[in-house]
Amino acid sequence: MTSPGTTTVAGPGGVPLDVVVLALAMPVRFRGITVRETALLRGPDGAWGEFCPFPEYDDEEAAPWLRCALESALGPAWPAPRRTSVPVNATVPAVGPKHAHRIVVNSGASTAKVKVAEAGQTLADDLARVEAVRAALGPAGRVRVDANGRWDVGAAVAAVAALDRAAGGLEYVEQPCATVEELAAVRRRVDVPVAADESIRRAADPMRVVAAEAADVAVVKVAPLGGVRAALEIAARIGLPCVVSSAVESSVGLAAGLALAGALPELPHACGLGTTSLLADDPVAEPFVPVHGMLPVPDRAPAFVGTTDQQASPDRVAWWLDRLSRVLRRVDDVVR
Ligand SMILES: O=C(O)CCC(=O)C1=CC=C[C@@H](O)[C@@H]1C(=O)O
Ligand SMILES: [Mg+2]
Repeated sequence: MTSPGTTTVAGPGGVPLDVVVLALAMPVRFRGITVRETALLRGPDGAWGEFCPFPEYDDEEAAPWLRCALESALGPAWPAPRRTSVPVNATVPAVGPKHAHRIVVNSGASTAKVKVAEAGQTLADDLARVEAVRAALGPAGRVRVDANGRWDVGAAVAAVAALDRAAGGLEYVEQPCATVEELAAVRRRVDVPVAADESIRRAADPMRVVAAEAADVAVVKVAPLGGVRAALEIAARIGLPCVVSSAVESSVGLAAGLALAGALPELPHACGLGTTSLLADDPVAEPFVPVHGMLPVPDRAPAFVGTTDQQASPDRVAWWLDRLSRVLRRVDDVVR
């Protein structure tokens, strides 16, 4: 199998960037998608970065994702890590209980994050999935759930109580409702800690979560927060315990998340970075597959070594190159 073709574009200050656009199959539907499209960028020194804002995001929202990719491909080097490896959670999509059980057992992790409130499913589906995950982890494991903002306050309060019982105790509930005000209202009414995800990564001002006392835990994702250095600064300003989670990148992009997890002063929770298992095929020689629930902290991204069957179709390559050139014009403040 041959390697997919790259296109060279002018990056910040005219620096040449080689770009390859991939469409990576996902064996199980996750956040509504079964194909993960992504653009991998290689800088002149041979370092790689990943630019993969979800297709529906506009150019403004995509800009920090490009800053993250350029930091990885062009530098400056990521901050020195404080640890050599980080614990990760198993990520359980909105699948049936048997499948959920299998995912957790195969992961080797002692923490699992379970998707709940999926469109077209019921609370009974969530309860069965969470019970199966607890059975797979045993009593010492940790179970967290992520509703991606799909409940209103009343539904969240009722669902969290029921899920907490089914799980025999939840570590936290991630983004139970869509808005910061709703998160704060839920937090006042439940004993389970509340984590903010979309309210940080998709917010104009991530500090509103703090001002509104809306969360106990901050989910920090390196790409939407603009790279390792930018995310470290935001995490310090937020001042809450952080969970570093992925955006379903290939291992090229996961490396930046691992660098962030490695550099945070405190890391009290397992990270949501064990997501290469969500991809059928990860285009690097040694994907970040957790061993006993742990991943190493790398000092740079692994090189792309994919094959032509991972390449996106010509119309999607053209779409991504067009998006990249527009978003590059927004981030010309990035310098080598
Ligand atoms: O946190 C994890 O275990 C894996 C990453 C993950 O769940 C997500 C990545 C990207 C988009 C998502 O809908 C989802 C999330 O909401 O946290
Ligand atoms: Mg989330």
